[in-house]
Amino acid sequence: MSEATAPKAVEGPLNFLDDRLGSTTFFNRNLKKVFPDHWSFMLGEIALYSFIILLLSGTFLTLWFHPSMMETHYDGSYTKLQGVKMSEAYASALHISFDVRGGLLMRQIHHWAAILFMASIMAHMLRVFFTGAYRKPRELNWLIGLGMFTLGMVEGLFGYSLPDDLLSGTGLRITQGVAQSIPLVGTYISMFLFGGEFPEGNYGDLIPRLFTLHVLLIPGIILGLVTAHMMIMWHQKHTAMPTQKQTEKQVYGYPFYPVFMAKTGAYFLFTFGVVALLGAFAQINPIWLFGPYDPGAISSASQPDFYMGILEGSLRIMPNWEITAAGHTLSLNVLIPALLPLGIVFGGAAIWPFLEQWVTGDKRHHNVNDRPRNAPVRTGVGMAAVTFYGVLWLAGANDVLAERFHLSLFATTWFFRATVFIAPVLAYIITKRICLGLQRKDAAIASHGVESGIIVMSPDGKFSERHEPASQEQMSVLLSKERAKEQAPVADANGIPAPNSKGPMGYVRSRLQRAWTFDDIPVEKHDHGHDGDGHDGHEVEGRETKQISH
Ligand code: HEM
Ligand code: HEM
Repeated sequence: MSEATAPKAVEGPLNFLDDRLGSTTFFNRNLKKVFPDHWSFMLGEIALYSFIILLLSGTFLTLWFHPSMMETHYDGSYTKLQGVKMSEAYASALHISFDVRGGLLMRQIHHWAAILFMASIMAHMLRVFFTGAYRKPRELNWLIGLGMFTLGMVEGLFGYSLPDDLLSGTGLRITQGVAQSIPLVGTYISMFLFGGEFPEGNYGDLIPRLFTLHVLLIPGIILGLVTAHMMIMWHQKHTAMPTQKQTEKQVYGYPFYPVFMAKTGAYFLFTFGVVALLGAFAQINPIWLFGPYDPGAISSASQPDFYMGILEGSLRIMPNWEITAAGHTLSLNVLIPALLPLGIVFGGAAIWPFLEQWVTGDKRHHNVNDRPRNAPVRTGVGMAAVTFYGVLWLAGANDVLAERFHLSLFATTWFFRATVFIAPVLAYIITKRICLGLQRKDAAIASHGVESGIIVMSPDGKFSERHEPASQEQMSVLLSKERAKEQAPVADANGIPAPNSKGPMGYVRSRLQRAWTFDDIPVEKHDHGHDGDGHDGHEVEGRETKQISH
């Protein structure tokens, strides 16, 4: 076992700090923090690193970007737009692209980092969901995560609105429509954000306001939340994937220093390298192609960044419903698509950990993750949500799809209107079946062993395949399903249901509870050989960490 001690080079500064702050205990404890070794824990790190890249590249952009709606005539080196009347904001974004050394690279790095940030957040969230890592005690981090996700979307929207080109204006036009459709407060929100009528009118404060929100307020809040997210994670420790050694009370993995520190440092550089390569070679948001925003121009096939696609899609397939009562118009055609899909996905995600706890009655602390197949209802619901999101996202490109596949635009709209309801249900059913199929396979391996590929002939001439017992590690992963069920407090030994199973809500709860465990296929140990769960019967008091050195 390796001891995590400070290297010679940092001993001096550490001693200096220790003399003043008494920090040795702090460093000793935290340098030894154990990190799990599963690849999927890297997804959160990609989010963290792309956020750092956003902060750095964004700061570079602020040096030249002019958040001003004052009109000017472009006179930079992009000849096609020379003499064109535009805002100073747009002219400065063009200046960054063509006349500042490394400017275009930085703009593209910033934009690619934003894409990677949102994509990694989504992948990270799915990892956390499908493994059940949000369960007690990590519900708080789940909620903080959702907050950062929402803010990331708004931050991106405001970011790509800043250059004030044709695409920016198209997005802002929609943003204003959505803001105004909100009952009671809509006109105020629109006024605070836009400062006046948009697009015709006095909305000169818009870009300066978006700028303040984009470079100061929102990144500040995200930074605060990321810090809280990391501190909570550090305090609670990571969850772990079920392995032979892993128990609910011990975490196995590599120590922070030196193994994880080296790995994560390299990982930051790797993430930065990928974003820099994308920024250098893959064009993104070529604002010079479209010219300044012109409300009269038809900007067909314009799409927002991918993380806003769900809103775009739901707007496109929504029927034209409006209610006018007492002199007020309620624009359901904008309000529903703006609020409902995100409400379903984010609201659903926010209550899910608590709903699951209520249904299953499982209030235990969970440090070992579930394999997705072992929680078929959760995995099914997750896939239904992913499908719902994906269909709306695709609907945001219905014009492009219609053009590429030579279909009528109306046909694509109707197709998505039907699919958004049908596909999630199908996704749930298919996913649940696949999970149960995989459980059956696990149960077969656990009781009969693994196919060895060796065919044996019996004395009476019959051929059969010999099955070898599964390895200890594999058996332990398979049996993690049954281990997870231990102590599940659904009903007491006499079958008396848990206290909140009475009344109408109790009825709903017990039906949901039955659905949760329905069809469950027990995985039993095979009859010949070791038990394979790797537990020697020693329980470790408290939640200690354990390091394994290699
Ligand atoms: C989560 C964090 C952030 C996200 C998702 C984000 C996203 C974006 C996006 C998508 C753009 C449009 C880029 C383009 O023109 O193609 C943008 C522009 C910009 N961002 Fe950010 N950004 C973030 C943080 C920051 C920070 C912290 C700063 C400054 C300290 C910043 C400063 C800027 C500036 C000045 C522009 C306008 C420059 C231009 O578009 O050429 N951003 N941002
Ligand atoms: C700015 C965005 C985010 C950053 C930088 C971030 C970063 C991280 C990191 C580095 C970890 C530890 C490693 C890992 O488990 O991958 C983590 C854990 C966690 N994150 Fe995030 N995250 C973000 C967004 C989210 C979102 C959107 C959610 C869920 C809605 C979420 C929920 C969690 C939970 C529950 C854990 C603990 C998981 C465990 O211990 O297995 N995070 N986060």
